[in-house]
Amino acid sequence: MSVDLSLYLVTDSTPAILKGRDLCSVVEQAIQGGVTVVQYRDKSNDTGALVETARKLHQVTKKYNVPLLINDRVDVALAIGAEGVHLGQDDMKFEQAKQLLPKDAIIGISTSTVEEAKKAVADGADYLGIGTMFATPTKTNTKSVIGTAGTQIILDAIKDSSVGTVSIGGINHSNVQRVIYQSKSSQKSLDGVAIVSAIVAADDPKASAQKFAELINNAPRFALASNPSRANETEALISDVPQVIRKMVEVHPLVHNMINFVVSNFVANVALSIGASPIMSPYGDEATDLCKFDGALLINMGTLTSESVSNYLKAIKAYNERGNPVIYDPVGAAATQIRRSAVTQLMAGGYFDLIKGNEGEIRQAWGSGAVQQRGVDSGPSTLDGNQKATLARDLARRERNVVLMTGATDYLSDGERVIAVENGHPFLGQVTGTGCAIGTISGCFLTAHRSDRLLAVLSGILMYEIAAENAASKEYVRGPGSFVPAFLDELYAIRTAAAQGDESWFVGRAKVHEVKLQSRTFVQTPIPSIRAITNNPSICDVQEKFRGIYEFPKLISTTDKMLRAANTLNIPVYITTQSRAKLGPTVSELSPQITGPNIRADIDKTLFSMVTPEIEKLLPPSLDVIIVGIETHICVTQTTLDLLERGHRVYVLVDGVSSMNAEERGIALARLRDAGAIVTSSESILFEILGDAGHEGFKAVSGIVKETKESTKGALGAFSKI
Ligand SMILES: Nc1ncnc2c1ncn2[C@@H]1O[C@H](COP(=O)(O)OP(=O)(O)OP(=O)(O)O)[C@@H](O)[C@H]1O
Ligand SMILES: Cc1ncsc1CCO
Repeated sequence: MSVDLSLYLVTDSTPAILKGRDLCSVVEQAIQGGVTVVQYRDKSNDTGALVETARKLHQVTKKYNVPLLINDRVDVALAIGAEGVHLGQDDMKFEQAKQLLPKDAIIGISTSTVEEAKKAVADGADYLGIGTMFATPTKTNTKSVIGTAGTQIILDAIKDSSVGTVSIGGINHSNVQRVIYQSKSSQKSLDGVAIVSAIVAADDPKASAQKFAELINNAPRFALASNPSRANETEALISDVPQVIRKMVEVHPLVHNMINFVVSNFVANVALSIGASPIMSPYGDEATDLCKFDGALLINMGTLTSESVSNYLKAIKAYNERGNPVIYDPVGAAATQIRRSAVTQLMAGGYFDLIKGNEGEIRQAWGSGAVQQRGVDSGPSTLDGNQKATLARDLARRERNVVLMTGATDYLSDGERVIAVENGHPFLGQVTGTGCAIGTISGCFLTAHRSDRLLAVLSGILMYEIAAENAASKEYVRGPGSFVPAFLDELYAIRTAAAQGDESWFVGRAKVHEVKLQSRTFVQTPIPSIRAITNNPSICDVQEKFRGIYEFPKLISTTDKMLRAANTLNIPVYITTQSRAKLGPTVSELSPQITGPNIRADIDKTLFSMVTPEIEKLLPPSLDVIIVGIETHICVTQTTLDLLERGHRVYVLVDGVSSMNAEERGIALARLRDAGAIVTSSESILFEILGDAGHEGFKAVSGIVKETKESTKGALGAFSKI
């Protein structure tokens, strides 16, 4: 049965979402607003009540000729004659459901990996619910968040099938167009989006659905025009550059810079020299006014602070909504865990017309095969020219935007064309901010010339790098110090010439060529997920005096299990106690597990963080650290933040941390997740460490897991609702 999946409503009967309203009336309003299919999802176990609500809902959906699907419960679907079911990976198997349901029943399957998608297609599913698109605060047990990049890979893997596809997870009015736009693979697009709270919890579900319908039926304002490569692409581009520069000077664009404080002044002067109007504003809320001037926004995360990301996201949203250019310069992206996490959050949080960075930064934006950066510099290159060009092209293709990788040769791509620029001067590499200024300049050119964004950015780079060559050739320029003022003068000279229609400065100067690449990709991006753990549980202050802590025995059982597994796998363990004399030693239940050769430290401290000077000395660089212990919002929080700050990856176990007041846990865990920690469960992490059933420790660890099955269940029951 073919079904219009375009606006797929998933119901939610939880009081916080439904807010006392009648589900049937909310669904009816949503259908009136444009919902095309409804899935009744209700996790309560009371079959009688489920059947009754489903029957009422069916009366509503039938009135509008909209199919009703039942989540998980084939029996309920059968009982009321619903049009179909939606099955998760842990629900009834497809074949069984197929046997039980009428022939033309619709069956949809949740998938989050290529394997699951391919299997569902082979089984004969009518549609796939692909997700999770974005993490949502209410869902802590979501399977891996795959984003638009992961969705694109799944769509690509099933491109030969006519199976329907809907994306699910955290989709709302402000991201829906981008989800559809950026998930599109070369040959398959999403057929729809599944929406839960953005409709069910809306004050006016009909208006919300109407707005979704309108957004879904229109391309986002920032959609990139297609400009396929011409036979004489390089010459064609070069011949257009002078008039694009002239246009930029005439437009006198405003460029809103959320930029690092190191380069702010230099970059503002560069923008003024080329004839643009810069404003530096790190305050996200200001963007709602500033974006009305229809200039560009630059996000340069060079001096990131704990408030930066939320400010950036506000500004990106404002500019995206108007379709004004947004440029992302992920400065130092690969230097620390906090920056890596910011890259993930920002790329999931908005659309960038241009991502520009040096090699290390662009590799981090790509996500796989990223290398550690020592600071904001790229460090020694590990890619040859072809690999750089391929990476720029593939990132642009995946994000459906333009990518510029700077260096002695710059590579610029819009996913179809790849242009290498050899202009510039080594002095540029000796002055801080010369890369950052390219972000600002690109913003000016993207504002002035929207129809071919690659040409716009190319025009900016050529103006900039030829000015650098001119400046460096002055006899009074002896090094980076005297270079800077000469460079500003030369930018100004080109701007003056361009305004007068004088192109003589440009004739024969562009050192540009098109790079022709095979269709082979840089590295197949894995669907984002955390990499295998190499190391190191930390046991934070599990002491006698804390016995009054919320669900203390359950915390002990998780800690015990993790310690046993760590002993078996010979994983180093760090233990601390807080003011031992006052609060007592680590509890006696754990004594058998805290004497093995893998115990690296067992120290007493007064600092709330476990990262005391003694422990810090023992920690190798780039650890994967797993944390269990007490109290979530104090010592666990401070330890996690300290470790993240030092570039370690941190896993906090939901079923292994607690506080005196249960409510503190949720607040602390949400904060730690925001800060870049991975919040997960003990069982999940243990299997991630193993990675493979062929792992030599598999038998022993799965034995421990089996033995502790009941206590794991108990701990999850108490702790998983955060
Ligand atoms: N050796 C070089 N020869 C020619 N041009 C260069 C050279 N090194 C850098 N450039 C130019 O300098 C500009 C900045 O590039 P770079 O890769 O140094 O940026 P960056 O590392 O982001 O800089 P920053 O963070 O200091 O702003 C680019 O236009 C690039 O082409
Ligand atoms: C040196 C430095 N540190 C943070 S940003 C910056 C400028 C180069 O981007």
